Amino acid sequence: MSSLRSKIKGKQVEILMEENACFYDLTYYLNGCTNQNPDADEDERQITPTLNLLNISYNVSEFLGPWWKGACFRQKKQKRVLNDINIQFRSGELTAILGSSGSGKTSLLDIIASRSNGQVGGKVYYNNYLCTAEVIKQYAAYVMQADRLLHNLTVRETIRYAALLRLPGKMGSKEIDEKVDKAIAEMGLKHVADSRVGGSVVRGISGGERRRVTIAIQLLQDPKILLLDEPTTGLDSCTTRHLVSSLSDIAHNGKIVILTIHQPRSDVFKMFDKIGLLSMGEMVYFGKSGQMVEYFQDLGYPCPTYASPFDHYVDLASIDRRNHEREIETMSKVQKLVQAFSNSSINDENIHNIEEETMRHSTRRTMLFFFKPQPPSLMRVLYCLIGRMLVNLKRDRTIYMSRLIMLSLFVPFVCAFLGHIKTDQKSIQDRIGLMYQSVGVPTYVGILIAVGVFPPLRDLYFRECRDGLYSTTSFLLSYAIHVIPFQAISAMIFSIIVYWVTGLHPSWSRFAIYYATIFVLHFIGEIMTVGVMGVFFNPQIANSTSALILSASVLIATGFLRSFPSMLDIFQWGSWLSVMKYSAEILVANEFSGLNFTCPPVQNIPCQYPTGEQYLADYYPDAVEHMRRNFWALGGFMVSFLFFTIVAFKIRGIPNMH
Ligand SMILES: Nc1ncnc2c1ncn2[C@@H]1O[C@H](COP(=O)(O)OP(=O)(O)OP(=O)(O)O)[C@@H](O)[C@H]1O
Repeated sequence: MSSLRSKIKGKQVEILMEENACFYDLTYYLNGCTNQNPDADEDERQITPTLNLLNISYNVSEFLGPWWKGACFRQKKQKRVLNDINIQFRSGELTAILGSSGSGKTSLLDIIASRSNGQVGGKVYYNNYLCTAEVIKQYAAYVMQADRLLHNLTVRETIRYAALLRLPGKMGSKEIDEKVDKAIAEMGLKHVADSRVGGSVVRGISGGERRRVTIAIQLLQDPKILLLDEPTTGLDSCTTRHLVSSLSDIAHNGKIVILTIHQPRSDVFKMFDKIGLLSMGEMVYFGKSGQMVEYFQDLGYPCPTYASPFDHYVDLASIDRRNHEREIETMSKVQKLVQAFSNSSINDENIHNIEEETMRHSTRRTMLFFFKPQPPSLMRVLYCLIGRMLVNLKRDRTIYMSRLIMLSLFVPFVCAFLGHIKTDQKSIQDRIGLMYQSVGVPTYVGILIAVGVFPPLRDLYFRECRDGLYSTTSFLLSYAIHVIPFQAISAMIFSIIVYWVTGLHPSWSRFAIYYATIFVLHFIGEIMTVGVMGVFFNPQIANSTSALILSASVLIATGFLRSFPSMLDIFQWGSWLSVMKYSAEILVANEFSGLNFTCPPVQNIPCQYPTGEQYLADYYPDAVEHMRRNFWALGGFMVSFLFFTIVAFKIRGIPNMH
């Protein structure tokens, strides 16, 4: 593939020359894809944009047997999800794809959006141009089943932040605000524009309005094709009607709008221009909604007078799996329906239209390209992501306060347990106990906070990264930057109280060293857990894994529970890889150097450690000399944890969410 960038009419255009790529004529695009190319012949100017699916089939592999046999030894079974689907979607039409659960509706949308992860056969054309994944991403927007929105933002903020991430980098603030207002108006959200989105816990706008916000976000880029997976699920009949009516308006304004639906209501039947009915991945009907009743009536399946045609025909095309006989019977009925549709004049006309469109000769010039708008700059992406995270955090009192004071909640226990530490021989043990708490608690609180706060942000990232809005690095960098002020304050509160109440070495410079170490450990605890949550999507498993890593590190790398020389070699070597080794050495050297301990007044009892240096010489030799090295190591660990977190997310990839 050769890639060539050029400036044409002041627009940045990427020209891709690739066999079988989606080809768009330059003049055609610059005229807004409306076929107003003055060089085009009369026929071409009249053409309505269409999305054509020709002979689409879809196979997935299913592994049989227990997972521990591994991918190589498990039996693999091919499953045909879609078979020989031919559909033409036209601009200006609202099309509903119906079918019972498992009939293949979502898979069909995934194929159009190039998001499927199985083997796809057949071709997808936009007009008469064969489409690749990259191209369809430019022209289609996909509204998934679940709304992934931040609960604490208002509707306007949600759409505005989405606009900043989605709209071209050159677009100014005024233009962006206009787009946001337009999307709000188009989806009928004006009355809730300044209300909180909310969710299952925080009360906010209604479920239907949340769906509209998700759709409004996808409309910002003015896509030519809008795909919606089950947009009406969970909505009442009135909300469903309003939503479908809005989608119908959008379609009639010149877009291809396709939605899947499996519990349709009769009152929205007339709003659909076309209906596709799927069963077991095969087409049972695809045509005008007005012709559907007549078509099935002619086949000998009239819709009863007071029944909803939707319910009736979805039932007709469903497989009854309650017992073997019913299953065989309904399967054979569905096969007959599939065969009847395949032989019908409606299907012939459909295939004829697709072939006519895809074979249509183009008089356009052969310069083949597609337009790639200039994305927002990295600075704008970071500014937007950090701003959005901070606003979301600011509005949630519980999370905001726990970020600031959760670490300090451990302070009363630590202080009450140890009190003001003296300088006798027994206080050595107390000091080591306090150091043990000082490395474990900030890291563990970091883990807890990440588990509580990160999952909704990660879900939103999955959706937006899949939409190609920003990279994993931008997201994780923004997350790390936005937590720093909170971690700094939280570590400061903890350090001030613990340090001065327990009476550690009374020096401001030593306090600063203690504080810096606490801050780094708090930060690393959180970032490490974020990385673990990139590997294990379940937060509870991530929590246990991080806690396990922390416990093991404290055990082998601090020297608090067992002295290094008495450990097995493997643990001694392993300790070099843990941040705990360096932080423990810093804290111990910081506290013990220059400290004098009182000895027992009884003459014949030997005084083991009259000075801190003697204690250090026995357990942490060279810790004072290594102070600078250890600080460099802490800095290195901060960067490395962030780096490994990014790598973990990249390797694990984005799940195919719906
Ligand atoms: N990647 C995959 N691996 C295994 N099976 C798959 C995969 N994708 C789809 N399937 C199977 O294909 C069938 C159709 O799935 P699909 O999600 O498209 O159905 P659907 O009609 O959208 O169902 P629903 O209405 O319940 O969402 C299901 O049986 C599903 O389990």
